[in-house]
Amino acid sequence: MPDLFTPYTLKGRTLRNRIAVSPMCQYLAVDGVAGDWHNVHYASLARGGSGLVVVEATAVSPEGRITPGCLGLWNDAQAEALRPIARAIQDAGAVPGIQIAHAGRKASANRPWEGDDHIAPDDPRGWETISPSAIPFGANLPKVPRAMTPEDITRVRQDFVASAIRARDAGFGWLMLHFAHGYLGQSFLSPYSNQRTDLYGGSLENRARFLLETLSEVRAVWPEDRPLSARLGMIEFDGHDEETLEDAITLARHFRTLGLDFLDVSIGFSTPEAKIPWGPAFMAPIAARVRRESGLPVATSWYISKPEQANSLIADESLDLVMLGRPFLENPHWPYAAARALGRPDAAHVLPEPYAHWLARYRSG
Ligand SMILES: NC(=O)C1=CN(Cc2ccccc2)CCC1
Repeated sequence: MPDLFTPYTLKGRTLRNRIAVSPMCQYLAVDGVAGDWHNVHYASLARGGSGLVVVEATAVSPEGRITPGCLGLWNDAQAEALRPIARAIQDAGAVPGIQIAHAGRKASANRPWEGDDHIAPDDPRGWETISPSAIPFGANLPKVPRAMTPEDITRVRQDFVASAIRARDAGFGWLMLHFAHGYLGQSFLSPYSNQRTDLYGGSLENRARFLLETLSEVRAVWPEDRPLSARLGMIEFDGHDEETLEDAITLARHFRTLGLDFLDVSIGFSTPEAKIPWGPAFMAPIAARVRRESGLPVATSWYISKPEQANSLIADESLDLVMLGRPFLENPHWPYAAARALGRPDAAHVLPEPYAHWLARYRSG
């Protein structure tokens, strides 16, 4: 029976434990280029002892950023700035991951602590947004996007491939495609945002086309010995959950045949009308069902923060990895605290030796 500190091997990578740092936007890049904040942030997280650290949503093109402060991987300078971050994560003993993304109709927004809304139309910091159809998200993101042409679709798919190549060459060992949270990939899948009448809209197969084509083309350039994962919004909590979930599981099976190695189960956030049932590990039973029915190893996030809770989700094989976000902002050494809480022998050695040596015999308080 696995537990939170059982190593995990997938393709040519072994994670020292089942704990992953979920990608969390920092919104502090300049022209998409990582800086000192990102260098310290990611190295500190990796030194906390997790098995996998996934770098935040990194845009595949300028208009694919959520905010002007988002990281990018559309040019070589951005890739070079990420190289030492991948190395620092690896040197700390974690596998360096990165999430590549396009924000679609949720792009051109202010930082969450600066309004969390679309940049005003007359504000030069903003830009034209694109989406499968000219349908706005609504609420705080009311900007009407331009409906993508077939040429746009091809260009954005190629942008994902180019960013995957840059991530590969920068030394990342785990890639996550962002197909969740109402961003572009999700927007193709959801009828809320995709009302196209061409080959990219209508049936599930058509609405999934962009995701399937992008996955296939990224798979062709992403090394076979490095895990290729996707974060997929598989439920909307909009009153149509069973149908949405069944379609999403069908898609997950298709992802698997196209070579996806791992699935991170999340929420669609395609409509502001959603009623999210926030609660302890509320997505875990859904992820466990996806794991059973798709045959893919899975992770999920959302309100997983207690060591016993996280450990039991691994032990009962609901999940293969737990993805933690805010618990790591609260305590970058969460894995060490979890090892102690779970009574692990030698808990201190979850941390690097300069810390572990002195903590091994330390009884705080
Ligand atoms: N890049 C992402 O996937 C983001 C996800 N978020 C999680 C979230 C979504 C909705 C409500 C709360 C938190 C916050 C902003 C960035």
